[in-house]
Amino acid sequence: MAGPRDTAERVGAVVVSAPGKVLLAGGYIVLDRKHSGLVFGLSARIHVLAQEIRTSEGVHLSEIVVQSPQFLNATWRYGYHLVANGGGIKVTQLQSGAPVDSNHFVETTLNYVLSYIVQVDKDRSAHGLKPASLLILADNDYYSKPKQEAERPSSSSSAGGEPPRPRFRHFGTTLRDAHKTGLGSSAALVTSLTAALLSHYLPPSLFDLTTQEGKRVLHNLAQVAHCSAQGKIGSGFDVASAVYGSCVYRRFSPSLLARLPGPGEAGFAAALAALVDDGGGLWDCEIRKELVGLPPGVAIRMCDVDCGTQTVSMVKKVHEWRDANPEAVAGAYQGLQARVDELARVLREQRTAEIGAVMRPFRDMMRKLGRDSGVPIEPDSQEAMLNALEKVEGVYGTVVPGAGGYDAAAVVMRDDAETEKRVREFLREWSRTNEIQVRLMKVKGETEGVRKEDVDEFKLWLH
Ligand SMILES: Nc1ncnc2c1ncn2[C@@H]1O[C@H](COP(=O)(O)OP(=O)(O)OP(=O)(O)O)[C@@H](O)[C@H]1O
Ligand SMILES: C[C@@](O)(CCOP(=O)(O)O)CC(=O)O
Repeated sequence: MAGPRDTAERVGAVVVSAPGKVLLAGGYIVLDRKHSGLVFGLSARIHVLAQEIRTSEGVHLSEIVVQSPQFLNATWRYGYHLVANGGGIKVTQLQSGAPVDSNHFVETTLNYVLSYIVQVDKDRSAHGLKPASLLILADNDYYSKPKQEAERPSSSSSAGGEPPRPRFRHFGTTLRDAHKTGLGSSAALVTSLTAALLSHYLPPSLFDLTTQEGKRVLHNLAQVAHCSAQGKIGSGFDVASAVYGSCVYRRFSPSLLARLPGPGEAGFAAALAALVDDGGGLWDCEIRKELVGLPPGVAIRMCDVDCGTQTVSMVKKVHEWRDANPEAVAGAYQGLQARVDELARVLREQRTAEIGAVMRPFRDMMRKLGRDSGVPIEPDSQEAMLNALEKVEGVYGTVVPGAGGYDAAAVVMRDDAETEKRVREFLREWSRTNEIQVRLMKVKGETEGVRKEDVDEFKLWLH
């Protein structure tokens, strides 16, 4: 009798997961290659299960189906074809039945990754791509829970007869209406989808996720696809941490992507493969894992504030200010960089008692950057909350991570149940008196990047 592992092998199943991120320090400056940022991977991961679609004998299907079963209306079907003049593989969303929102990040990733696959695997391009099914499963912390469920126990702490919350819960909304918590869903998704497609379609001799070379190819390809989907606005720290986990990150030169034709344009597939495989050493990003550490017994935790923030327009405004004030910017950015380096040093050298003394002035500098550029990087409401939160016993330091704004806060705190309880109580009281919703998420800072998962754990989802 075939066991689950045999079944998995028969359908060519593979599961890959990639972590979310928190840019603890280095927002804005990390967009400039002169500077770097301190980014931690998170324990919340996005998993992608890739498997073959088996068709009845004689039935020919050219379809890739991507599903995100935690959301309503989230099945995307794509046809695909090889474009003339080396334009690579182009996918087209197929509509059958009720119209489905498009998924720009998924569609763009398919165009880039499938084009790369047929370019590097000559055997594959001769035989074409077999139909495949891809399932996206995101850990629950990526999205806010509907309000009435906010206090329900999770499966590990279920009590009093309540049904436990499933590992991958249904959010009861479409993806468009879901409330993201700012953990970097698109970068984790693009990275795990890219890794799952490469692992599913390519033989280990051409792609092996467990090797340094495999990670390098994945990183370059996921960066290109994510940048394209995002409109080339990010530094790429989120994709870097999705692949490599926690690191000090210096970005690649933006000019790297300037000459790459778009999907479907003449010469796209060859240019993409050359850029990703990078024989010429063009990728000048730096990913320094050895500079990151955490003292034992210290955790990085995230608070979700039920409020939206527009990162893109914030970056635009800071850049307008930067362009108009080059001297002031150089000084401010150098000051911020010194604090980023110091924070990384204090954490990796396990100098727990000094964490607060480094994070406080970093917050002050970010607030000043916000005031000078007219951007709410640490708005008054966040300032008041973080000042009070820092007084809770066991909290070492706080910060509005990444671009800042209203929607998230990071807490460096003692990693024990008593501190967690005090912080939760503080946030509950703060929410009540300030008429907002702030909660401590389960997610923690973690060092590990992309990884293959045991398919057996996902056998519920196998065809
Ligand atoms: N679970 C999912 N299933 C399918 N697509 C997803 C999922 N999560 C994210 N995406 C894709 O990523 C897009 C969100 O990307 P966007 O750049 O707006 O967010 P982000 O900045 O990465 O997220 P965050 O706010 O978590 O940092 C969605 O529109 C969708 O295309
Ligand atoms: C402002 C910026 O430096 C950080 C944005 O971080 P986040 O998406 O707010 O976590 C942009 C970037 O580096 O891509």
